[in-house]
Amino acid sequence: MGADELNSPPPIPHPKQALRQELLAARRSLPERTDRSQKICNRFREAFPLTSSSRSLVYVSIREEVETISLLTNTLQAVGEVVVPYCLPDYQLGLFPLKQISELKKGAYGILEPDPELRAERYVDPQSLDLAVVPGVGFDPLGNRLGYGKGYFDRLLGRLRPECLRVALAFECQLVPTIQPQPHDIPMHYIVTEQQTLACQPS
Ligand SMILES: Nc1nc2c(c(=O)[nH]1)N(C=O)[C@@H](CNc1ccc(C(=O)N[C@@H](CCC(=O)O)C(=O)O)cc1)CN2
Ligand SMILES: Nc1ncnc2c1ncn2[C@@H]1O[C@H](COP(=O)(O)OP(=O)(O)OP(=O)(O)O)[C@@H](O)[C@H]1O
Repeated sequence: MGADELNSPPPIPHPKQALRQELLAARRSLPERTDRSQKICNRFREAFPLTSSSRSLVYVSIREEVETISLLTNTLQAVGEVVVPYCLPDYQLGLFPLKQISELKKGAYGILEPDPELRAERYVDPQSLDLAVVPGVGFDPLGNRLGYGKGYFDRLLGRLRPECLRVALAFECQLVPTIQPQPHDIPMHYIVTEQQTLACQPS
């Protein structure tokens, strides 16, 4: 061991960062994520039937997140449009009305995002959304959410109408007793897992 290591102990990670790593590891080692994702998407569709008069945002899943491809294709078939997010500078999210899955291309962080060439001609006002389906690394029963730590979704949630339903899709292993909310955090109304649909807000 060198003198530096003796004199300076390793930095203590921020509690949120430690929880994030723990939850990401739990999700990574979860078996049968595709089957579980299908269950979650089916449960979501039973609880929140789509109508052509409402506008929904659905995240496009990456890596070990609850997979949303079936939800995206089902919504496109039923309604003809589903709004998807894309990363902008300054950790903001742009919104795009997707009409076909083929309009997605690999973008920021390796996530499938709308083809940059199509973005300018189709704008979605966040205030026009009735439902937002969001991802996360962890959640508590009050609907507090822990993400990847860049604040993209926090910023978007703050721009939605308060009546827009905020629904998270998560594996059961992503639920923890408490996530300390920060002033900018906007809680989920519902969390759908492979076992339950949790109503989070006190009514
Ligand atoms: N599907 C999806 N789309 C999304 C988000 C998300 O969480 N999920 N975002 C929500 O904000 C935004 C993108 N934010 C991201 C922020 C950081 C990393 C990132 O640094 N990932 C780490 C690895 C994390 C892991 O182990 O899975 C990396 O790439 O090294 C990825 C996406 C917008 N779109
Ligand atoms: N509405 C907002 N306006 C300005 N800054 C914000 C807002 N929301 C979050 N931030 C900032 O973004 C950073 C990341 O926030 P936080 O740790 O809550 O992200 P997260 O919810 O884990 O991640 P994400 O939303 O990307 O999935 C923080 O520095 C926070 O101050």
